[in-house]
Amino acid sequence: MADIRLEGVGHSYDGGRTWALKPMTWTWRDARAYALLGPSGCGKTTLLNIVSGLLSPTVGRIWFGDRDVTAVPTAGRNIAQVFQFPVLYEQMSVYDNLAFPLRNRGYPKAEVDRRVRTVSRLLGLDDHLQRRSRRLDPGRQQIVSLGRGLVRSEVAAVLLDEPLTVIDPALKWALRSKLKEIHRDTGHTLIYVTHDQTEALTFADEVVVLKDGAVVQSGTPAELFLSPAHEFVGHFIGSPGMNVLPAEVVDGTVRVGEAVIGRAVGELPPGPVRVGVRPEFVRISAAQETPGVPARVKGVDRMGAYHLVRAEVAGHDLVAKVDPGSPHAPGAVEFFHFAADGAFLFRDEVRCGSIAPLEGGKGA
Ligand SMILES: Nc1ncnc2c1ncn2[C@@H]1O[C@H](COP(=O)(O)OP(=O)(O)OP(=O)(O)O)[C@@H](O)[C@H]1O
Repeated sequence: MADIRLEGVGHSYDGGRTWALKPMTWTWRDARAYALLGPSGCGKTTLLNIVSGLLSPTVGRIWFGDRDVTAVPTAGRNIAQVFQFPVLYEQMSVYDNLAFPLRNRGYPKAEVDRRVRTVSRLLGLDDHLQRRSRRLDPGRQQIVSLGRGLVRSEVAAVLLDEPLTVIDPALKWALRSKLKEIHRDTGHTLIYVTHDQTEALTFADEVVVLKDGAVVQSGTPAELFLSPAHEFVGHFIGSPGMNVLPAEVVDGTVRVGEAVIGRAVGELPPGPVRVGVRPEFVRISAAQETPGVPARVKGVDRMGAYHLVRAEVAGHDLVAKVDPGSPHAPGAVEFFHFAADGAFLFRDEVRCGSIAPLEGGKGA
């Protein structure tokens, strides 16, 4: 279809005193699968409702391709929406529910049948097509709602607001991959709202992370994991999230306490910074090596495939993800080394630089 572009779009529910969505300029690219990820109250639903036309933004304009739809109501935007809970005609059969959006728009009968059967097969609804929707359990009713959202081919976008909330966890995995399959088949632009990182990372081509009504970073799941641009992304994505330690830039080097852990990369004036490093990029040695941060081991969580070593540096927690079987005793002081390409510097929560190995020094 076309890109969906937000131009300076923002929304306030209280006459401009606070912004639920801060004015933003943003493009949803055609045929891409997006996850809109963020904690409760960060503005996900507000943003989705602005795209669908359920909400008129306080400021800004919305474009579908070169058509300005800012004043166009939902019905005129050609959007399919799937909500958290089933929205169905309960008296109708599953088949008729799936067919409804197509018949409503005058699709030929054979095309209606073909599309209904394709979606039904992909979502595992074939055995239920003739049943009345109200006779289905809520989880299956939601799958039918999902099918209704996905059955049309020529929509401007499919907007999904936490669509798998009522679905059994075991089924969620299967449905996510079905969604991907349907996306590949139809080439819809999908915007999938969730506060669940696993859901976002396994589903989307691109994850858009929202915090306090603003996008803090967007990128592929790998980009968000390997190269967080904001401390929040480091915390919110990853399990456990990124470690953050206070540090200091002194004469072009980065110091955590007394330990010099590398050279500061970036146009960085001296002064306080925070070092962010994911547990996956922390290595532990028992003996002093340079550069290494001495930390007291507090405990070891055995997670099966890996262990999490929890330690403390000057009152701050530091976690390393290590191979099972590595010996780390609570109470011992060990040396924690940060991989240069996995550690970043932050000021005011925003990434401001990275860390390079010291000349002649060992990497992590
Ligand atoms: N109709 C409304 N009137 C007043 N404030 C609202 C309204 N809807 C949302 N808000 C406020 O706007 C902010 C963003 O809410 P929104 O529902 O968009 O967030 P969300 O990220 O979708 O949250 P959740 O995951 O809990 O649904 C919140 O502070 C919320 O309390």
